[in-house]
Amino acid sequence: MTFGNYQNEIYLNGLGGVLPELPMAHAELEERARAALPPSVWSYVAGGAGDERTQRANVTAFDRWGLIPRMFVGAAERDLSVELFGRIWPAPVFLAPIGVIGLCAQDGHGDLATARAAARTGVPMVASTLSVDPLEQVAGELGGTPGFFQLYPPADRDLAASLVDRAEKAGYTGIVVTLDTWVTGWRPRDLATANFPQLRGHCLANYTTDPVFRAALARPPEEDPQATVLHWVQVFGNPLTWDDLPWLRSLTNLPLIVKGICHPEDARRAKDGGVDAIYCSNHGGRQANGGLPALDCLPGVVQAADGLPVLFDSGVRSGTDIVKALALGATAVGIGRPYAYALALGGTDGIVHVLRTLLAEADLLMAVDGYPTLAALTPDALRPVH
Ligand SMILES: Cc1cc2nc3c(=O)[nH]c(=O)nc-3n(C[C@H](O)[C@H](O)[C@H](O)COP(=O)(O)O)c2cc1C
Ligand SMILES: CC(C)CC(=O)C(=O)O
Repeated sequence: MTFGNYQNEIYLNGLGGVLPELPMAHAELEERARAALPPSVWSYVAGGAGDERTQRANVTAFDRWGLIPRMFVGAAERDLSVELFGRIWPAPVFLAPIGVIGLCAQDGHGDLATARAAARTGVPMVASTLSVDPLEQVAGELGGTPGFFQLYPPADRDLAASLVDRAEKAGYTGIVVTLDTWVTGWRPRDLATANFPQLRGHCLANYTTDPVFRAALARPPEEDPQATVLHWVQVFGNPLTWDDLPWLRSLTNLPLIVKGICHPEDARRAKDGGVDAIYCSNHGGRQANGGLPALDCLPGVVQAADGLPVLFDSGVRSGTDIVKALALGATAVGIGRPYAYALALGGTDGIVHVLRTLLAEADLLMAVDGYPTLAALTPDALRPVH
């Protein structure tokens, strides 16, 4: 699928891949998803840490930047494609990892539905460790689209190595290690409803299919699901230190990307430790409240990354948000909650719809504002809004 160079004919012919029954704007998408999803699933997906100030600030941070239009640019041809990790991506966006996304899919198979949307659009997917569908099946739906396996590094190092090995064999093109969730943060909505889908074993397919995980159990997971969940709780989190980075690096020759980096010094050290990209994110405000909006961390991380690609997510809700994050130095921008909501409303087609609308908006903004290429989108395109 291509995402650029929309001209006035979309007003005559419409935009392919868009579902007339789904909203174009995020606010309405969110509202419709809230009404459609069971309340406990809604709380889990839409909720965040504490009173969710950081989560809200992630979104409003974009309002503090304004793009300045440039004229006489002749921006009739735009190019949104980007080369990353040796592959051409059709646009500088990707589907961020969403654990237990199966809860948002009518048939429960949200991981497969997301992979199919990635296959249809060419937009890369980062597949969560915490999936309903095993990572091999998810990879099998990706077609030629790049897939990344997101690793929650477990306390059991052999299990970590086994998961990465499986991801390599399944054809994933990179490993994203999430550092900010070795323990789940203070999430009042989930605590109030005692709603921890992971504790009900909803998303342990990658563990229950893993030979190392299975070998550590007295009885197979199919025979003793409760003991399986208890063992998972023991091994899930690993509070890594910088001393562990060489070990992580040694797990794979694939591109290694570290997710959850917000401090420039951490970006610098990760670069020195041999990672291939930095992923600036505050986990959509789900882990820590009271923090800076992720967008405010982006410029410092980009500067410290000193030429290394920087992936970004947290708070992206529109095409203009994508353009602003790119102008602030992101190499590619992750879409999170919007595609989970779209999945709830329209399955794979819903996710394609959301990607089409976000990228059409980004493309037309680049057209009318006179920034026809990603290279043209520099911090100089933006000014703070007073
Ligand atoms: C329901 C849900 C589950 C998530 N699960 C994971 C996960 O398994 N691994 C991970 O690295 N990030 C996970 N994230 C964080 C996303 O990858 C991303 O950082 C976040 O959604 C960005 O914020 P936004 O959705 O508000 O834009 C999850 C986010 C949500 C909403
Ligand atoms: C089950 C959770 C730990 C998955 C996650 O990363 C999240 O909910 O943000």
